[in-house]
Amino acid sequence: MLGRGLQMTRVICRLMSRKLSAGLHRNILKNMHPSIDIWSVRSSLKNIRSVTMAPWPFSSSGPRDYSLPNPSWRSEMQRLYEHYNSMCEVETEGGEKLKGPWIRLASYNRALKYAPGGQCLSKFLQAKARLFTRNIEEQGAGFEYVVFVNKQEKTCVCVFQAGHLLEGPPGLVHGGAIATIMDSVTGTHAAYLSGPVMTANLTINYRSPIPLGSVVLVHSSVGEIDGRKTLLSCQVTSSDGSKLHTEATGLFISVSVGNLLM
Ligand SMILES: CCCCCCCCCCCCCCCC(=O)SCCNC(=O)CCNC(=O)[C@H](O)C(C)(C)COP(=O)(O)OP(=O)(O)OC[C@H]1O[C@@H](n2cnc3c(N)ncnc32)[C@H](O)[C@@H]1OP(=O)(O)O
Repeated sequence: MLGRGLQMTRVICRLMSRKLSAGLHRNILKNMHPSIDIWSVRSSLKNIRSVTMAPWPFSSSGPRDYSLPNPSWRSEMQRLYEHYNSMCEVETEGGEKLKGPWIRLASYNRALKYAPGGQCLSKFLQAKARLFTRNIEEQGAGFEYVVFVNKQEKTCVCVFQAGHLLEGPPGLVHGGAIATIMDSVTGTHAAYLSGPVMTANLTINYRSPIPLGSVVLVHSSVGEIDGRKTLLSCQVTSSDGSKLHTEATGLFISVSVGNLLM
């Protein structure tokens, strides 16, 4: 039994560190998962510093991609979504890439489930866990957002609509909710650029309040990438860019896959 557990550990580590087809993951994991020793999986994963995978490892084949339009989106949110989406890369049937340079990042309420090799892990690693920003079921009540990255300029923009459950001062968005969306956008951008990362530092200046229910833009751009350190700057502006609401810098440190699963 112990031998089989160790064997499983090695299999999962290999799956997490390579890009394999989802079908293969499912077959291997379905057949072997009763013998998984999660502690040995964790300790083995801790040693994997870099993961070879596509820049964004998530396909749009999950049950619900939360970054797609829903009826709660205001017309301004929809308009900005369509604006960036119209500049997104599309692949023709012949494999030719047209338009660009933007890419919309799919977003799920449990990223681990859709990461390569993560489907089985997500069932027994805190199975009830959900992404903080995607755990409010009522559409429009919490964080409604979609993230686009620009491959050429290495910038990122998020269209964000702040729902009524994010109130801080009356009628205004809570500072913690603003920090959350900035951390999420810069964290997603850093992960896109550098693979698995953790936020080491997020320094925020709140310049003008954000009215609850409004649609704003969260911009992220690269300050510096130096070894394990990815430094990004971030601004939240009104949807027409004329008003600065919040600005921040974020330092993200590349970590092993095991750190992310602890
Ligand atoms: C492919 C990917 C898929 C991803 C799919 C994601 C999909 C879904 C997206 C959702 C996006 C949500 C994004 C939320 C992101 C969080 O909220 S992360 C949670 C909050 N953050 C934490 O809990 C982190 C807690 N801290 C730690 O774990 C550790 O301190 C860290 C950050 C990992 C660093 O520890 P360490 O690995 O031991 O590194 P360490 O050797 O101490 O430092 C390395 C270097 O960084 C510097 N450093 C470290 N900390 C600091 C600091 N605070 N200030 C300045 N410098 C620092 C050190 O000085 C050192 O510099 P050098 O000497 O090399 O020049």
